Amino acid sequence: MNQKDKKRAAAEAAIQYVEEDSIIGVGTGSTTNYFIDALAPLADKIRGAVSSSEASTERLKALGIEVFDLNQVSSYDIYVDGADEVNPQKHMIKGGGAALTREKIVAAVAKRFICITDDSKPVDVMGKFPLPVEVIPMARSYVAREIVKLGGDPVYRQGVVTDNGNVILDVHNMQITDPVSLENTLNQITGVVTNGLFAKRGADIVLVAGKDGVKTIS
Ligand SMILES: O=C(CO)[C@H](O)[C@H](O)COP(=O)(O)O
Repeated sequence: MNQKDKKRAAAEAAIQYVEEDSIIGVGTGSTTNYFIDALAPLADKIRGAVSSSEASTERLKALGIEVFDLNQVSSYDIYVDGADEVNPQKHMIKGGGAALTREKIVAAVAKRFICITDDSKPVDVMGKFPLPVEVIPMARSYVAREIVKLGGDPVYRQGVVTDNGNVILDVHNMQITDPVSLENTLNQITGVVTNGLFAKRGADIVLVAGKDGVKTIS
């Protein structure tokens, strides 16, 4: 089983949490794309989706799934999304696809976060994957200097503009031993929109696909 097959297996396993007539919070990325594809046969049975990116919105609409503005919806049961790293506490690093802010917002409204991953994503301590931070463009250099003071090594993701019109700094060389504290600290830097640590609000269920099938961590 290659990595693509594992991503597809994790995504398809998340379909068991989709209920008829419900609204689904939908993340962004290649694993989530498999989830959206797996929603196709249910397109007529669900009420619709709330999406975390223009890319996912387009893919959902192509299947005939209605995409609601988040301001029209007060709550929904599940948010399904991938991750770049996930630790044993079900904290995650997200934002490899630059959609972290909308992902965090759409996840915040959901009752349960279902994280779908292949077996390359679980780690004991997060930080090997560079931590994405979404920044207001004019604050980029200031925020980078503040991150250096915290011991990180920020790299500007050249050529990437988020769906919100902002830029991304990828922070290398951080051993994230206290994800909740670092999430808070980074968000306090003026000019930071949000960071890719999902620790204050981690996953509720992690579906990890490996060569022996899909493991559920809850
Ligand atoms: O956070 C994300 C996008 O901003 C993705 O969920 C994360 O990067 C994982 O992506 P993939 O499923 O392609 O491995």
